[in-house]
Amino acid sequence: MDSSQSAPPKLLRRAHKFGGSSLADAGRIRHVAGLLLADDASNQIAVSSAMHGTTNALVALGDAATAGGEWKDALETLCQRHRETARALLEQPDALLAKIDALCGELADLLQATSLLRQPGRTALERIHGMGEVLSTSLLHAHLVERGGDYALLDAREVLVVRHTDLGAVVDWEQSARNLADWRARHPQSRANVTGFVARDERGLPTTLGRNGSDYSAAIFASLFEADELHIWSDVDGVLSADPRLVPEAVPLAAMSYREACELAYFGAKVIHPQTMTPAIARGLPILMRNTFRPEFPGTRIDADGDRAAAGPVKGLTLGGHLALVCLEGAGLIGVPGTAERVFAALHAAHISVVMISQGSSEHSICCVVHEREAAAARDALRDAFARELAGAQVQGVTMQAGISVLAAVGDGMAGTPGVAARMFDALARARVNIRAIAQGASERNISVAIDSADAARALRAVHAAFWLSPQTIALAVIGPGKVGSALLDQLQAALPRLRSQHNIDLRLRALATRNQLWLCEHGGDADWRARMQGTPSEASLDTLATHLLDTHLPHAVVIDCSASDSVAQRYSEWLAAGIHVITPNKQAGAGPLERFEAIRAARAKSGARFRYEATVGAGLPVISTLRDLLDTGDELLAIEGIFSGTLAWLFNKFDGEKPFSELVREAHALGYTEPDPRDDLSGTDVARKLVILARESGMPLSLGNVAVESLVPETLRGADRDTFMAGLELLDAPMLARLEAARAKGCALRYVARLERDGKASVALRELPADHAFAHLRLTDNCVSFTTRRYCDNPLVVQGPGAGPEVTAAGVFSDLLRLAAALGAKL
Ligand SMILES: NC(=O)C1=CN([C@@H]2O[C@H](COP(=O)(O)OP(=O)(O)OC[C@H]3O[C@@H](n4cnc5c(N)ncnc54)[C@H](O)[C@@H]3O)[C@@H](O)[C@H]2O)C=CC1
Ligand SMILES: N[C@@H](CC=O)C(=O)O
Repeated sequence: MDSSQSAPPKLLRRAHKFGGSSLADAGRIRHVAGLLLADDASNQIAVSSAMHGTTNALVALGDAATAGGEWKDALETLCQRHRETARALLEQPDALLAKIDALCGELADLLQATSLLRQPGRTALERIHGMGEVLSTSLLHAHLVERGGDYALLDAREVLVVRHTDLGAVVDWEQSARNLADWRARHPQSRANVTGFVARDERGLPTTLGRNGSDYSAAIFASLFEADELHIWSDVDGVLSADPRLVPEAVPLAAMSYREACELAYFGAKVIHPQTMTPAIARGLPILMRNTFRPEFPGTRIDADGDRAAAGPVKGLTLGGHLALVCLEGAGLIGVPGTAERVFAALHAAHISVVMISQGSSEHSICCVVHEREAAAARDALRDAFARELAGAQVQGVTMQAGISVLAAVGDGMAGTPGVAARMFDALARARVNIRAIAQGASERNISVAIDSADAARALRAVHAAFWLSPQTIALAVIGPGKVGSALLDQLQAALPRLRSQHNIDLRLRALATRNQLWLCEHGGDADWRARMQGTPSEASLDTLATHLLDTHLPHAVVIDCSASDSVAQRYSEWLAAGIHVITPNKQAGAGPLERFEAIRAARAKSGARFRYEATVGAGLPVISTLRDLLDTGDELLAIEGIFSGTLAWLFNKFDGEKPFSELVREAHALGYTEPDPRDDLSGTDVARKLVILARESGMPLSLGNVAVESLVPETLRGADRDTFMAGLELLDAPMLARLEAARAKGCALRYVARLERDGKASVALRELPADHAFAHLRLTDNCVSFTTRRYCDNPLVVQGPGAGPEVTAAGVFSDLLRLAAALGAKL
């Protein structure tokens, strides 16, 4: 050949297989025909499943006839559907209608015979079950021919010969190839429509390939026709990283190896059936999983190489339910050869398929996961097989537990990669999922864990997120959308897109509670919380809120309490015990009754849920975290002193005698610096609470009653309600002015100061400080917290900055949330 001539383009032989959803009605069949006619392959075969729902209908017809029940109406409905499709599809439908009538007549005869005999043979039932493919393929073929396509119609029962074995239908390749050669001699067309699912057995009788048989047919015929590619068309974008009904963020996978596809297929996450792949694997035939309704999407390519450029070690996750754990336990099993053989022989004899096996090196127990429907039989089989050992107490017992699911992580990249199991187990632990049994094959391509089914969806999502297959998803409930709460919700709303795109964190606002109302949201993806509050609320109940948060399959749940409510704080330990994380600027828990605070700590320690409250002291300032760092690194606290109230700081920074003190208090309230009840600020209670929180953080069992507090509230207003107090604020003006003038006379400034000694002595009071004192030079709402410690002894460590206001406080709460997300595994 002249080397200057370029090689002719390689001619492609392509096999296609269309599932029932792709052939559900005339419109879809027309669309499929369009795809086939547009295909540039030199040779083409198209294998068809039955129209959507038809096989189930045929199985039901067979069952009804076998039981002597009514089947004629259902048969008529089925036949009518195919006739109507033919009329809608073809301009000249008569020939096809005659064929449909003949096939329906054959079906009626088979069903009539079945209902008379009541004990139909396998052949009769399989002829009934396989009729859907014969009908659908005839429809597609007739339509293609009418549109000018040069297609032959191949009834697989003429060519494909199989033998049924325990492992499924086995192809007689030689006989089938000979039959195909004969058929091709009679059908010279380069394109063919092939019926899926059906075949004939070695006696020449019609049979089927079993469930998922159409995919298998497609791989067999692709092999017989020596195709270069097999395209399997369905209604999804190829193979996804997990079941999208449970993980909506599941991603389509570009490529995977045959082995990965087999591992992922086990629990049927809409992946190809493993059996389908055997003819393809034998020939190295690439399989492309594609979406009929998005033909422009490349789908997933399955071949020997897989995805060499895969980003992570785990390709996808599968989850299987309705399983049970059956365990044989006994000291007498240790070191005894043949125990495993006896276990599996007993299960085999009882026809029980074992899903997963787990045995620790102690050999003290062997556990198997089996299908729930077979669990009791499995337990009894083991009890029988080990009856002697049970009687002699060498075996302590055979236990069975239903309600088990198996979650598996799959990927070629897992082999030889350290840390994959650690990441999976860590994600499960953080999502509070207990692992009942573990199995990993020596191929290292699959790590499977048996877990309680109640945890299954949460576990799947947590592990999906841990391998960066989806964002770290956190369900939120916000209580008290007041000044701080609203600012927080706005900040969240603004940050959501960035958190998602840059840090893979997906925050879902699933509940929003005011004092009287509660809004629950199913999905919680959008954060337009003000719009949500226009919707219909539920009755406010903190029980409903927690149940709703836990109902979700999202792996992590957080309550953010932005109220100042004591009754909300009373619920923290219960939420923490249930695994719900709690974040709050509310001081009622940190400074409330000591027993309650201890109960919160105990619940947190037991469940592993986090309790974060940085904003309770210094709003957005890192006061508590600084103290924790000092103590955690081994420093010793000698004293804490400072200005802890943004409101009082602002008031005394501003108060120069020009404006009445009461007017300044009203301004501070309007600016959002004060507590919801400003008496808490002016009475010194708010500052005392903060001191108690810091004391407890330092390990001192302090309560509010232990703090010496100077209240600025006049005697006459102390018993008044909030409104009366606000209305009578002018009563503060004269005494405050007198205090100011007295201080000034001594060249001092007035500041409200908190002090905690190492021996637990605690006081909060209005003090006259020399004009050059650092606390006399603060600005606006500045807090200034000075830690004197063994290391910071001569010169204390000082944290200073704005200590009140909705924006900065909300930012403090938000930081707690992000730290929590990082602790849960998000990359920040
Ligand atoms: N404002 C600030 O600068 C700072 C405030 N904080 C704390 O933040 C929290 C909120 O303060 P603000 O937003 O200023 O007060 P706010 O009064 O504006 O908001 C509190 C909200 O909680 C609601 N609420 C009260 N009881 C409730 C209940 N049982 N269930 C549901 N909702 C309830 C109220 O109706 C209100 O909407 C308080 O605990 C406060 O001590 C902490 C640091 C600084
Ligand atoms: N009212 C408080 C708010 C922060 O805790 C203050 O003024 O500091």
